[in-house]
Amino acid sequence: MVNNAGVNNEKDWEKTINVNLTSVIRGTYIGLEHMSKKNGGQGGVIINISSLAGLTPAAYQPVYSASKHGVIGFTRSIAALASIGNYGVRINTVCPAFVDTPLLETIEKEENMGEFYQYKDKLKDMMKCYGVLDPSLIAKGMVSLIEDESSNGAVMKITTSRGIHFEDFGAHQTTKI
Ligand SMILES: NC(=O)C1=CN([C@@H]2O[C@H](COP(=O)(O)OP(=O)(O)OC[C@H]3O[C@@H](n4cnc5c(N)ncnc54)[C@H](O)[C@@H]3O)[C@@H](O)[C@H]2O)C=CC1
Ligand SMILES: CCCCCC(=O)/C=C/[C@H]1[C@H](O)CC(=O)[C@@H]1CCCCCCC(=O)O
Repeated sequence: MVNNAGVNNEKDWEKTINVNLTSVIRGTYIGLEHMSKKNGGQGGVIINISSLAGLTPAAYQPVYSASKHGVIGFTRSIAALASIGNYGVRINTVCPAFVDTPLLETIEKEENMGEFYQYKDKLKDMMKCYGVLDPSLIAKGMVSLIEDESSNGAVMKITTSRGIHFEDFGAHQTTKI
């Protein structure tokens, strides 16, 4: 199961929280209800789509960034629970940098950016500087997460400079009992 739907809307920021975070939480709980071996399910993999903006401050997209930080915190937490509870379900996060999809067009719209519309050129400059990923690389990262049976609570990052790699949380990698 992939919880992928997302919006970039700083003007209607409550919608951004609802779609990007609340729906991911709801989707994950519904998925676990059906997939968890504790409920008679067959197990499986859930991938929640965050963003590099979920790991870094995003000055011109504060609520988008907050929603994506939330996705990472929720996913890592519920992944720890799934492991402790032997659900047989692995739950991971993918954090792409800029990807060539229609979402990027929202950066140029006042109806999406609200008061941060004035900074649209700075965001466009960042895209020029960091580059824009082809969606196929995100698909490749997701397939590898599905196939790697050891991955649970992983936070995959995908950038033009480093390709597919993982965030290392060091001492905070797992829940301590
Ligand atoms: N394009 C980018 O640069 C990046 C995108 N992401 C994330 O990737 C995910 C996919 O986005 P993209 O394909 O880039 O954008 P997109 O705008 O092309 O696709 C977003 C999808 O979400 C769906 N959606 C939005 N609101 C919905 C709702 N209320 N109910 C059901 N579906 C809804 C849309 O119909 C659309 O199919 C999102 O979570 C986004 O935040 C993460 C990092 C970078
Ligand atoms: C329409 C929203 C798309 C958001 C895509 C995204 O994740 C952008 C994140 C940037 C945010 O606006 C502020 C940042 O610093 C984020 C990172 C930009 C990419 C860094 C790539 C670094 C590298 O290639 O090593």
